[in-house]
Amino acid sequence: MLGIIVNPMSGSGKGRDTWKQLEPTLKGLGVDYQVRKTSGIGEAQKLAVELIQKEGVTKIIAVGGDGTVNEVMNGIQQSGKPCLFGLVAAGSGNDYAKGHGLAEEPVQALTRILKEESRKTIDLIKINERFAVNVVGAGFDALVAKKTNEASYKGWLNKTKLGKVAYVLSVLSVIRSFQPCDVHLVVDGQTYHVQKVWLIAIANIPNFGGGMRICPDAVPNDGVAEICVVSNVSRWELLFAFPLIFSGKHAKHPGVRFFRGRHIHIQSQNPLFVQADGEVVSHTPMTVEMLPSCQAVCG
Ligand SMILES: Nc1ncnc2c1ncn2[C@@H]1O[C@H](COP(=O)(O)OP(=O)(O)OP(=O)(O)O)[C@@H](O)[C@H]1O
Repeated sequence: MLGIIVNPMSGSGKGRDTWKQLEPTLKGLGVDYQVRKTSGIGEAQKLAVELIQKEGVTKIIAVGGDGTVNEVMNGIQQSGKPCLFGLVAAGSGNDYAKGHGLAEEPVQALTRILKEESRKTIDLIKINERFAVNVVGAGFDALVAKKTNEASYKGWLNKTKLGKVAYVLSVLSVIRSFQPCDVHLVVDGQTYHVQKVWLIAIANIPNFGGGMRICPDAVPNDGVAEICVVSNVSRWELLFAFPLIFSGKHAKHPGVRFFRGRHIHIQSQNPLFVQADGEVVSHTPMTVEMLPSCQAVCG
């Protein structure tokens, strides 16, 4: 049985509009499915558990953005049963869709999931008894995520299809006020002391923040995270180097270092906000662990 979870408010209403496009296609194809719509935070996770445990669903299609992907994947893991995941992207950033090369056109994305194309088993990032799917970040990026989620401009920029601009506006604002601090980073037992850290991103896919290629070599099914540390750069340097992140060329900047590993611990001079898949979830000190090959996906 196929389950569908729609976040009608993702992408400031794009989820609702996307579902209007998909429903006639599914009916036309005679597909047997159960659909549920979310009404607020945490509900996609609860609905995923219910669909799997009570309705015997073995494949779930999420219609929404990265927050919905995160909740549905957490629900699948919580259910304790195997369930294939597919996404029809309808958010503002859509990093999961970009990172996995999903079709942008909704009916095409749906068709690929129904045919179970590009099926693979991906790793997840465990943080505080929850799972992140894309990227966990501490510092500057977490503050940017917080600011964007709270900003009044996110809604109207999404409506005018300028969702990415909301993130850039938050970056410009946070660059002015963020205070870099010294960090102890432990990767698979090896300790690094890094001074004046702006951010540490732990990635399962290359992109976050709506297409910024922070960890260009991250692979979702290799069992390890790619870790990007930005440190020891001035505000001005960061501002001028910032556009390089959209192509991944920031990787060659002297203030950017990369690590790879499974167990990562971060301790900082001052507490830094921590984001997982674009939502602020905690602050440092924090520990994350890569869980290899634990979620089947397609599309
Ligand atoms: N009916 C609803 N009304 C308001 N908020 C909802 C509703 N259903 C779910 N939500 C919340 O909407 C939030 C945002 O969803 P989601 O991340 O999927 O979209 P987005 O933020 O537009 O996209 P992206 O994360 O890709 O930028 C989630 O935190 C979820 O809990």
